[in-house]
Amino acid sequence: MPPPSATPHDLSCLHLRDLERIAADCMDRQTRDYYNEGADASMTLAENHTAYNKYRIRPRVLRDVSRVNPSASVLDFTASCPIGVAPTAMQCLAHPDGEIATAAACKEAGVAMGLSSFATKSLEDVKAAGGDTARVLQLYLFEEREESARLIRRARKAGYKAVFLTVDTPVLGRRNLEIKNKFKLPPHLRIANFADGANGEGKEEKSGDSEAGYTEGEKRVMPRGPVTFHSHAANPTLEWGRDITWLKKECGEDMKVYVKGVATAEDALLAIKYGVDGIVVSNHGGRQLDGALATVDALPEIVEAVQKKIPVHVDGGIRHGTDVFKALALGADFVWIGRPVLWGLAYKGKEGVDLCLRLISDEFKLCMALAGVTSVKDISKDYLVKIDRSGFVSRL
Ligand SMILES: Cc1cc2nc3c(=O)[nH]c(=O)nc-3n(C[C@H](O)[C@H](O)[C@H](O)COP(=O)(O)O)c2cc1C
Ligand SMILES: CCCCC(=O)C(=O)O
Repeated sequence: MPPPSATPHDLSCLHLRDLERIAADCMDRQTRDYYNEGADASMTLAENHTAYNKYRIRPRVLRDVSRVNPSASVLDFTASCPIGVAPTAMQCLAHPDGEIATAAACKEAGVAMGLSSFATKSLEDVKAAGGDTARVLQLYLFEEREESARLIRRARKAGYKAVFLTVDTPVLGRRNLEIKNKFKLPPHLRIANFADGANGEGKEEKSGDSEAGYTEGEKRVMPRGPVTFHSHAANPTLEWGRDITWLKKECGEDMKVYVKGVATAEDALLAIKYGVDGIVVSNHGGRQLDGALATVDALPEIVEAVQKKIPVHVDGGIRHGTDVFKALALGADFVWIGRPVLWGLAYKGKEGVDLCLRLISDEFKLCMALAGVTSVKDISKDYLVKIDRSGFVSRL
């Protein structure tokens, strides 16, 4: 691994905030608002970012950093860095190549990818484009269990190595701009893993029928395509014992089961109790419960409770290489980024995702070198301090 470079390649886009600004002009309003907004007043969305500011790095010096190794192991895969692409729905809204472009960029960069249940490309095609890096299928466990079972069987067959069961969505959060814009999936796009029997087993739904039993607030995010399962995402009946047991059985030996959306030590302990293989500390990018704790603030109690028994990942608001370093120093094993990849896609398709991944991974490598760390496993809380509102600095 050559020494990290401080010079990015695309001078119009030097960091992810540039990418956000540039991408905003590449999307129609409906798409931009759907991707970028948070729930309600977007307090948690904002705090996911700002919470990182209360940590500062304690760099160590005079340690040969001519060779820095940012690689990290995730789900039995050696990734080029401890940063993966979080599952985000409907990527073809950003670019016609959608999830295929994301997967191809991940493959080139050696970066792990999570695919949303609500992808606009089939999980088989994404696997073909992403190869070993396409490891995770994100799952919403539908009330209609056979629907989920079919998806799991396909993912196993295609070679996915884990399912991330999203657990922060018992009901859908209120996203006001979606309501205002009357968000819907344009007619030329499909939720690919369900539409038109893409799995050979799919079934048609009359628009409207699938909404029975949902409140107005839940129905509103439902793309009104001829076939859609969007509203099934919110399943209020899920519970630890019955559902995790069922899921583990369906996944068998081939696929690990992670729960995505854990935010407390209590639930982390329940995850261990029910035999879950890993946790993603997440609040859905601030799109579900507004007022929930920023993920980096929830992380320490979860790391403490888990005691390294299972991997702890985190996502939400990670926009800088230094954020990645801070999350790992606080005990996360791996981090995921959501929206920046969508911005990259909107900007230039695969090339934009290449750029996004390069920007944040280069920043992370640079941060490691400047902090005096040459291996990801050595990043620890010794490298961080916490700074409170009055400027008081404390060791962790
Ligand atoms: C537009 C959009 C769509 C998303 N779709 C899904 C999804 O289908 N399933 C899921 O579990 N999480 C979904 N998420 C949440 C992400 O997986 C991730 O938790 C979040 O984006 C991380 O925060 P960040 O965007 O600040 O990096 C979505 C997020 C966004 C922004
Ligand atoms: C339940 C909605 C599916 C997509 C998603 O998770 C999101 O928009 O955040």
